[in-house]
Amino acid sequence: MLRLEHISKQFQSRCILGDVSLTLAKGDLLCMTGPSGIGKTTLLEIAAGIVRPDAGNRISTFSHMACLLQDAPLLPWKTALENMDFILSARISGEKRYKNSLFWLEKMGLQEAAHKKPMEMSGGMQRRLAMAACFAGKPDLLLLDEPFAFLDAFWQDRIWEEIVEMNQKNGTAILMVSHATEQFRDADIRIVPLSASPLTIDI
Ligand SMILES: Nc1ncnc2c1ncn2[C@@H]1O[C@H](COP(=O)(O)OP(=O)(O)OP(=O)(O)O)[C@@H](O)[C@H]1O
Repeated sequence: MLRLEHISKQFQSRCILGDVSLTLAKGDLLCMTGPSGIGKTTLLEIAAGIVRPDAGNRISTFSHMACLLQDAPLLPWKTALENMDFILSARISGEKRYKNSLFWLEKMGLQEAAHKKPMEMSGGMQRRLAMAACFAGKPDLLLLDEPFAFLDAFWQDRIWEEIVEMNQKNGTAILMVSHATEQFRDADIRIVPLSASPLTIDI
């Protein structure tokens, strides 16, 4: 369970989050939408624990979180395979990690790019590499900021299938920010439109 309680946040005296609470349980799939600048990314980063709120509490009982931010945090001096290896090193040991990395690189259509560095890859390929690292670690909490950005229609569909499978088969709780709500057809997803500024909402 992830619980944000009465979160507030301001930047340079401008209040972005007024009073926001949010609960995400195992198996939940929730997407926040809303206009640019409303505070979606800020809220996601507070949910991830990487931005500190001015007030309020973050409580998480999940044991392994994976997070895709807008800028994929890849190490530029390492290849795709080495990036996977590095990101997964805290989770999976030795030979298993290597096999798992190759499996997910292939799933994300990156087998030919395994030995390329991020700067030799397109924006969409970098994004798929970051997604591969998220999926491969089998998180119980997955936070995704615009997971379909930089992807063509084929890869948007493939990433969406993986998100749904991870949620339905593994019970991974998923909190995402996306404008691409047409992607969600037939899925059991809760879409939360955010509109009022500063945000005051209990999700
Ligand atoms: N570190 C920061 N310092 C100063 N202002 C910030 C910072 N981070 C975010 N902001 C401001 O907070 C507001 C909300 O930003 P945020 O990125 O959360 O919005 P968003 O809804 O995710 O927008 P978008 O859909 O364009 O990504 C914006 O006005 C932004 O300029």
